[in-house]
Amino acid sequence: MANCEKGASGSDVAHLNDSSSSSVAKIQKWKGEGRIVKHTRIGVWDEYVEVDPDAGRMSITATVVKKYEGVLGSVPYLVRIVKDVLGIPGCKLQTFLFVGASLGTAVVPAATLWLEGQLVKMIEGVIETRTIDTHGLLLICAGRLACTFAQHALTNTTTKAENTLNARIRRWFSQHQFGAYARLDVPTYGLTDVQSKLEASADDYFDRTVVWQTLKKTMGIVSSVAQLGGQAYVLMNALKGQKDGLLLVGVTMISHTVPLLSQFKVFAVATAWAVRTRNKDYVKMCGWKKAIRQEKHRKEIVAGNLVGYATSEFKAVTDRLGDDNRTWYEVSRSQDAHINAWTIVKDVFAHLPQIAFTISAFRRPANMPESLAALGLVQSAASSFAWSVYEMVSRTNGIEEQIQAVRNVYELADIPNVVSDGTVAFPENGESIEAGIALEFRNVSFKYPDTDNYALRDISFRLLPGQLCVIVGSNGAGKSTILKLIVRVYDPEEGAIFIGGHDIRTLKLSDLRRAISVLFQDYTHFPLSIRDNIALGDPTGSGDESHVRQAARLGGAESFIEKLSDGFETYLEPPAVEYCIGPTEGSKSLSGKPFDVTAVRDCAGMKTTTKTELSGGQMQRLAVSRTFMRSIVREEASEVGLLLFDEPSASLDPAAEHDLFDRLCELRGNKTMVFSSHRFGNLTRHADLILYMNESGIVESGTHHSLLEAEGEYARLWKLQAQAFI
Ligand SMILES: Nc1ncnc2c1ncn2[C@@H]1O[C@H](COP(=O)(O)OP(=O)(O)OP(=O)(O)O)[C@@H](O)[C@H]1O
Repeated sequence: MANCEKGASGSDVAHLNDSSSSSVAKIQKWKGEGRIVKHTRIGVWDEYVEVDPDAGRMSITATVVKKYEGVLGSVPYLVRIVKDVLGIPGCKLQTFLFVGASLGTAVVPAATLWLEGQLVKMIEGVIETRTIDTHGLLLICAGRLACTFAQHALTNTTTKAENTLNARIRRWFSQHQFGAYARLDVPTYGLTDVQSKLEASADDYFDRTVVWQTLKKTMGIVSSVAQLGGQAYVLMNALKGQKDGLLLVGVTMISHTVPLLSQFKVFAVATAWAVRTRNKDYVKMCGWKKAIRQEKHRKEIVAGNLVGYATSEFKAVTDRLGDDNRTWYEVSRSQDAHINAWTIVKDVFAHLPQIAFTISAFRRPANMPESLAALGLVQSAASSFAWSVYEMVSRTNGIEEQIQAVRNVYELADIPNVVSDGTVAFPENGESIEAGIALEFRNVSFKYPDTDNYALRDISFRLLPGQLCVIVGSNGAGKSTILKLIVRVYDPEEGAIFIGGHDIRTLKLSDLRRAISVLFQDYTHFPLSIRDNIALGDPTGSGDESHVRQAARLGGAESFIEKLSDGFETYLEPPAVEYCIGPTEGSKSLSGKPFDVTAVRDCAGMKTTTKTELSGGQMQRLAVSRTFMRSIVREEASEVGLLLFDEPSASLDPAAEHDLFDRLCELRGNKTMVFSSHRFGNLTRHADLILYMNESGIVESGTHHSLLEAEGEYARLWKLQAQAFI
């Protein structure tokens, strides 16, 4: 929407922050970069739809061609998918079975129709000759039975092949998708178009992969075409000789298919659209609804005595909203719910066959019995034919989006990362960096994506190999950002960072990150076991149990982990691998019958709560253990030359903090170390360089003594903290 607002002509722009609502739609237009976006206000909702510049000017054929141009452009992706699927072990035979059975299922209705045609001919013969061909009649009956059995057998084969194929494709696809997700860097992952690609390529509600859905949809279209072709051919042949037969067929088909097809906007070309609401009450109402449902807020709602306040706030906003409390879905549905002339035309179509039949019968009363038999055939055929047309159009209708989803699957693997890889190996010529790496920031400035303010402004400092640097300063001063730039989570906007004399943008990313061990402040605990979380610190040595234990010991986590019921195998937040079904837990009966989900859960050994909670300090000890795993535990840890710690002791008690610093200083050997911290004293006293930061810049720098002598801000804050302990 940013483009629209940039290109907006002043007079057309509504007061966008206006939270007033109106049920009357206001239409406004934005003209920017040659695009026209229609803005409609409906209730509290603002709808923005890109207007198709060719709308109303193109013929139906041109519209359909345009609609399917995108589909044709995606055919190479479809071919690639088919090739990939055929390359998955065990998929060739299943694909053959699936395609064969699907086509077979498509042809059976035509065979059934042919038999019905034969029956009509037989009735005509009986009317003319007054004799019954018993043998022929038996054959037709046997044929009908065979068709029914074949239909069941083929559907069964399709379902079985489908299940096997889906499972095999999922295994291959999930690996492909995992790799595509994993390779994205932080700024790229945050881009909205990447996010929507990720969303579109995810499995559907029924766990079906995009690849499988696309193949199934494509096969569905092919089957529908085969089914339609077969039925049309048989019907035409059967009724060719009939007086007014073709007229009856045509009219009946139209009467059945038109009402069904009118449900689709068959010729509509997809356009971009967006909907949002800026109504403050509506947004607040949604916020409260979410807060009251999410478990993480329960503690504060209860302890903060917020129940009464939350309820009255919610009542106040919903009362103020009144009827504007409608979701976008409801609003858009009520827009479509008007009766139009088309509804009347559809009803007229429904009566066409009877009218045609009556006219035909009046014109040739002698042929009335034949026409009756033909009408029966046509009526039954028409409804199955109409259904086939409906299926084909509905499948074709979504194919554009489906193939786009397939493109996403492949394109995800090719999206270039914002942080580009370098080419220079590090360290060069296999030099040892165990004795630390030199680090330099040269006039570095940086803004986070989509923000206007500098998080870092003109930062310069130099560290020699093996030195200890402590960054101190107020909240939001930019301390963590410095560490993020060193490992290239983001790249600076201006200036450059050098490691071992190399601009870090020229170094191979994997080499750079291997040489650095970092513990971020916003440590995230992965939804894996505690053991696996610590092992993540050193992926190459993760198989070694003794290393994990040693890291936990050094991080001060071993003793509390061992007290947990599952020890190192504890999942703090287990991924959803337990399911149970029945009436809501706690209720003991359903429709008069006894049911008890709690008893079933007990027997299954399921816990009553799913989470294991740790204290903030314990979580921090796990985080530190992970870092120890990487930088300290391995004997060949010479790969790491720079240790970065962002507030590693914020949640630790003083004794634990003291232990941690001692252990770190002892174990780091000669490695270069950068700490970000709010605490003065213990660590800053040993630092070779202290950077005191405020508002995105370095205000003072030097050693503890030189800064105290300078009597600046660092000295003032140090004395303030020291006084607290006097
Ligand atoms: N992912 C982000 N997106 C946008 N802005 C961010 C992001 N992370 C941090 N910022 C902003 O950048 C500035 C510097 O943040 P940074 O986290 O580096 O501060 P800090 O000194 O580490 O603070 P603290 O002591 O509170 O941890 C702040 O204004 C912050 O709001």
